[in-house]
Amino acid sequence: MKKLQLKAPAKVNYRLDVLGKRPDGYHDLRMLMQRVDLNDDVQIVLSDTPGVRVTCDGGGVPDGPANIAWRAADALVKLSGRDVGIDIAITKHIPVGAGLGGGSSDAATVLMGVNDLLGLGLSDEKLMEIGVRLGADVPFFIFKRPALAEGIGNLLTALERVPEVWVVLVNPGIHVSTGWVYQNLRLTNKSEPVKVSSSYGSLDEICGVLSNDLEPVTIGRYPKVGELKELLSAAGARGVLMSGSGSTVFGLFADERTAKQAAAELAEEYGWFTAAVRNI
Ligand SMILES: C[C@](O)(CO)[C@H](O)COP(=O)(O)OP(=O)(O)OC[C@H]1O[C@@H](n2ccc(N)nc2=O)[C@H](O)[C@@H]1O
Ligand SMILES: Nc1ncnc2c1ncn2[C@@H]1O[C@H](COP(=O)(O)OP(=O)(O)OP(=O)(O)O)[C@@H](O)[C@H]1O
Repeated sequence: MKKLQLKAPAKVNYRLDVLGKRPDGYHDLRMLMQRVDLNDDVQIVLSDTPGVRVTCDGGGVPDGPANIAWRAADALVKLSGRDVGIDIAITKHIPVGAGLGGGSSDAATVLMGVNDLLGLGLSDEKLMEIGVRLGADVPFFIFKRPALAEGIGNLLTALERVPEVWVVLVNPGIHVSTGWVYQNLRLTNKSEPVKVSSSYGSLDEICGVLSNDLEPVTIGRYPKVGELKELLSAAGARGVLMSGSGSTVFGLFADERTAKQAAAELAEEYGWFTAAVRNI
C-alpha cells in the first residue's frame, strides 16, 4: 500500500497591499508571506477502488467534494487519465476561516502528495498553475519559501532573508469570509503603497513593514479583532497584525519564553485559540 503522511502548514501575511480591482472581480495584491509551524495532518493513501474520497476531522470542515483537498486530488487524477483511487484523511489543527490559509495549504499538500504517489513528475510551476484555480493562496504553499506574492497572490519571488522569530497566533473563533472582506474594501483614498524590501535582517525590520489593507474592513465588522491586537501588544509582542482577511491576529516575539507565556495567558484568560510557533 502506498501511503504518505504529510504536514500542511499555516501562513501569515507580514504585509498585504491591495493595488486595485481587476475586471474578473479579484484584486491585484502585493504581499509578504511566510509559513509558520502550525500544521494540519494530511494522510494520502493509494487505493484499488477508483475515485477520490476525503474525510476531514475538526473545524466543521466538510468531507467529500466540498473539501478543497478533494478538488485538488480530483484535478490531478483527471490529468493523469488513470483509473486510480485516492483516500485522503485530514486532521485540522489550523483554525478555519481564520486568515491562516489552512484550506489552501491542505490543497497544495494534496497536489504535491498525489503528484509523488502517482509518479506524475509534474513541475512545481505546473502544480502552481493547477493550484491557483483552486485558491489564490495555493501556489504560495507549493513555493515553500518566504515570498513576495504579487498578481492575485500567485506570482512569487523568494525573500532573500527573514530572521527566525516567534509568532503568537490568536484566533477568537470568528469565521471571516474572505470574499466578503474583499467586496467591502474601499479602494478610494488609498495612499501609494511603499516599496517593500526583499531582505529582512532583524525582527525590528519585519515589525517595520507590518501592514494589512484588509484589517480596517474586518475590524470594522468585528471590533474584537482590534482588541486582540492591543492585548497581544500588552503581552510583549514587538509587532502585531491581522493575518490575511482575519480573524487571526499574530504577534512577533524575539524569544520563546515570552511568546509561550503570552500564548498561555491569552488562552487561559479569554478561552481563545492560541499558539506560539516558529516561522519556517
Ligand atoms: C486573504 C489572503 O489569504 C491573503 O493571503 C488571500 O488573498 C486569499 O486567498 P484565498 O482564500 O486562497 O482566495 P480564493 O479562495 O481564491 O478567493 C476567495 C475570495 O477572495 C477574493 N479575492 C481573493 C484573492 C485576490 N487576490 N483577490 C480577491 O478579490 C475573491 O472575491 C474570492 O471570491
Ligand atoms: N480542507 C479545508 N480546510 C479548511 N477549510 C476548508 C477546507 N475545504 C473546504 N473548506 C472551506 O473553506 C472555507 C475557509 O477556508 P480557510 O480555512 O482556508 O480560510 P482562511 O483560513 O480564512 O484562509 P485565508 O488565508 O484565505 O483567509 C470554509 O468555508 C471551509 O468550510
